[in-house]
Amino acid sequence: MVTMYYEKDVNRAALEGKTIAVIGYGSQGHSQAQNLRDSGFNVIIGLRKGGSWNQAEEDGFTVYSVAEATAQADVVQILLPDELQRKVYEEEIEPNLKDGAALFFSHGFNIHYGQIQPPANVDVVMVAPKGPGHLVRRVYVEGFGVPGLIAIEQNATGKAMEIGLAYASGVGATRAGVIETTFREETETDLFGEQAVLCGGTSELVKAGFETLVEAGYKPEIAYFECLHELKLIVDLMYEGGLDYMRYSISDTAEYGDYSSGNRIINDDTKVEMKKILGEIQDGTFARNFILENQSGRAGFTARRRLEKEHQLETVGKQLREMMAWIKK
Ligand SMILES: NC(=O)C1=CN([C@@H]2O[C@H](COP(=O)(O)OP(=O)(O)OC[C@H]3O[C@@H](n4cnc5c(N)ncnc54)[C@H](OP(=O)(O)O)[C@@H]3O)[C@@H](O)[C@H]2O)C=CC1
Ligand SMILES: CC[C@](O)(C(C)=O)C(=O)O
Ligand SMILES: [Mg+2]
Ligand SMILES: [Mg+2]
Repeated sequence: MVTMYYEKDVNRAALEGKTIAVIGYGSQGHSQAQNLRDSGFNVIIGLRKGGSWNQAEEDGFTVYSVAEATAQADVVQILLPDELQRKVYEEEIEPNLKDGAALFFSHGFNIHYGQIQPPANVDVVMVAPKGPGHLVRRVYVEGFGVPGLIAIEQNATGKAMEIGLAYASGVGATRAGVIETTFREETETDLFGEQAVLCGGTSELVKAGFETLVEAGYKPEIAYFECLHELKLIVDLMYEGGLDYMRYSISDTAEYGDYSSGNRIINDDTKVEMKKILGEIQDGTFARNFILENQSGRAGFTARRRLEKEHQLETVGKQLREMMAWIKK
């Protein structure tokens, strides 16, 4: 049985009186920093000048360079884009790490694929919220939490788990449940999930459905509502009660169609491809490609990003969402 941690397992004292430097103030950085502060912990931010530095100050944080923040911190949480972590770590974090400090991550990419090799005198811990940063904040403010994962790679102080659980409580994760894992398991499952199901798989499914309807002459606005907007409402039901509750709420017609057509779309061939994708994550092919793409200036990535933004699904959706004031960014 998996080990799950909740509020009752947390010793807040492990972090009390300590300084947590959150490095980066983007999606995860702003949410984890604000949640930790609202949970009563002492948080400073490490950044470069410009960009989100001003936002962090506007939000009431004291902001330092990455080097200065690291030098002051007992816990250093690296919430920079994965592709930039190695350079910033080597130039600004490692030379300034206090003896016995704890180095935190929210994704295991750089440790698992050997991009960052921390010294032996620090704890190396992962607390990974299983949700997008903006929801990590929103759900916390509502009084709940996004579930999380915890992993200990290095336990130099003997207190890595205690500190990690106090941190997980600070971001709200122990309200929902925190599962103990390893850097390897988190990295490989997270990459697989975002590529095959949550981001890659879902985006392509939505676009293919939208294109099929529009190419057959149906109105793009109806195709948008059918294939993208309503997806959230269906996923909300799955989130609340699994596939069974979703199927309880939809009509019998929809449920019959779910069984008769779903596995014509996602079939054995899809699973063969999923297994290939998982293999490329496990053997390091994906990581190598991602690192090389970044080292060579991201031409392919940038071109694809532009094309995706120009898709009719996106332009129609933008217009429709302007009429739905309750849908906030
Ligand atoms: N996004 C998510 O919801 C999730 C992310 N994660 C993990 O969390 C980590 C952070 O990801 P995410 O929040 O998406 O990252 P973001 O892309 O949102 O982080 C951007 C932040 O990093 C700062 N930054 C970039 N370069 C530098 C630099 N050279 N020096 C100092 N600061 C810099 C940016 O500052 P500036 O404004 O100056 O550019 C900005 O504050 C990753 O490991 C990711 O895998 C894990 C779970 C979910
Ligand atoms: C699903 C994408 C994610 O893994 C996340 C929000 O959990 C990420 O890397 O952003
Ligand atoms: Mg994830
Ligand atoms: Mg991820």
